[in-house]
Amino acid sequence: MNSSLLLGVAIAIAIGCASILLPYFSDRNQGLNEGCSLLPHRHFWLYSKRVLTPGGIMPAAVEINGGHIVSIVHQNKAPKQTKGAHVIDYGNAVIMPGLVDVHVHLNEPGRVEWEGFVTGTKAAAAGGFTTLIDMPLNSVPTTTSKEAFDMKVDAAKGRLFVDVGFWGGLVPENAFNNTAIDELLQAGALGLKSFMCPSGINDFGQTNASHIKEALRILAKYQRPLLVHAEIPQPSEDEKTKIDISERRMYSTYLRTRPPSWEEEAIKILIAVSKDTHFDGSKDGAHIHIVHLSDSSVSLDLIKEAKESGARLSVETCPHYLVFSAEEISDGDTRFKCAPPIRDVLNRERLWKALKDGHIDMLSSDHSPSSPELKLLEAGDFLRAWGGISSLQFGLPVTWSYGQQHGLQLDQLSELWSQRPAKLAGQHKKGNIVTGNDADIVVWDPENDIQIGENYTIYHKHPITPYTGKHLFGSVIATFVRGNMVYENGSHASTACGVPILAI
Ligand SMILES: NC(=O)NC(NC(N)=O)C(=O)[O-]
Ligand SMILES: [Zn+2]
Ligand SMILES: [Zn+2]
Repeated sequence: MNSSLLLGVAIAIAIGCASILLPYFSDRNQGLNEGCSLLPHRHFWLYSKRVLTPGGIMPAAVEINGGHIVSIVHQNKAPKQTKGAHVIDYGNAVIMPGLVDVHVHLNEPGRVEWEGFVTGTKAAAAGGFTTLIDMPLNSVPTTTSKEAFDMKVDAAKGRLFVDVGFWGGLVPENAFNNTAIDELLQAGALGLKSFMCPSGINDFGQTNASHIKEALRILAKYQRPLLVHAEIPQPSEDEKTKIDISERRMYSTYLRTRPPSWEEEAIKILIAVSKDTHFDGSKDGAHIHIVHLSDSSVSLDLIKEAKESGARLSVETCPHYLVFSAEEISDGDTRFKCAPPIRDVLNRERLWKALKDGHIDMLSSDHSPSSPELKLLEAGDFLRAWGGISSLQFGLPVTWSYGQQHGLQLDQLSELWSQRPAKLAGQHKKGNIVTGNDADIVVWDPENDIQIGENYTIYHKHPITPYTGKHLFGSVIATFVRGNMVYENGSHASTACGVPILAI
């Protein structure tokens, strides 16, 4: 046989083999985007003895096809593996809706040396988060116009390991420009965010009641929320005197310069503004969401009262206010600096009670890292260090470990981390394990203990965090985003297939 004949025979055999194998592979991988998932299937079952559904925790098999949950079957044994259906039996691990974090500073474009879409969303996936909503500040430009919004969405494409939506920014420059706000919301911002005190970022100025009222008029029309950093600086003695470095290193100094009255004052104004937001006869009015509540005294009472009298308000708090207390923060340890500040033990315990009693609606990380230099760790200067705590990856084990000590149940935890945040962000196909929803799921072992330290891989850009050394319960086994296994036991999918979430 000459060589060209040999080649012809070889090609014919290869084509024959391919035509036999192709139907098998194409059926098995239908709709599968190579690299998006660590699992080579789009149709599969997840089984465990503890699946958290709206009906409670039960042994069940969750069927996933094409990125959606297509059935949930309550059964005591894992389904049989067949040729057509791949089954993963997770035994006694918990299968729960993926966590939704409505308050994350990913800082891209412009400040990727602080964090970025790739590192932030890898940390999220490793922590069981399937959706993040990014804050409009710390990126350059800040997300306060349609152009800046489009730039952010472009920068995110192909760099997300989980799905990410975006809040737009409300600042004095756009507050009275209805067209600009309209454009920002039409571009896909899920709502707006503003500060009532200096934000630490020059081109993200603070808003007052008039700016906020004006924005609420437009937000009511779109039925999207306004998120507010609720602190208003109050006159203090400190302004008149120069505080020297030895005092600036003391946590008590920082605490004194940012008392609960800052939160109280802002919350009073927000409640007053929220009283009449039924503009042009709109039925539902506007929704104000107070971010990172720290003060569990008067501020919380004001919120409770306003909600009871029908105000459309919601409020979040963050793990650091629930775990740490002012008493344990060493002087100079600026890893703990955030605004509003972490207050005393009594304040912390009241926050837990409010969380359990349903007066605080949800949890968020307020993951706001910076480059290590800006934390001024050597000088330990609390007044000049960057305010923001890095924590995104630890939210689940932290709130579960400390929540258990406070009698928080798994279903409550899921409401606080998944159902309510998804609703705030208008994501009705996320936050619940129900038929028809996106298959956004975390599989984790609540009994397994971990220690944030050397043997624990942190995926945030910088490992600096006050959680170092914490001994916690709860390890993430696998995270699925729209049916893609994006994380499993220390490995991420090779391709970033999370999508930017745009409001429609
Ligand atoms: N520019 C920020 O990221 N600020 C953040 N900083 C905190 N919380 O200390 C915030 O959300 O206010
Ligand atoms: Zn804030
Ligand atoms: Zn923040």
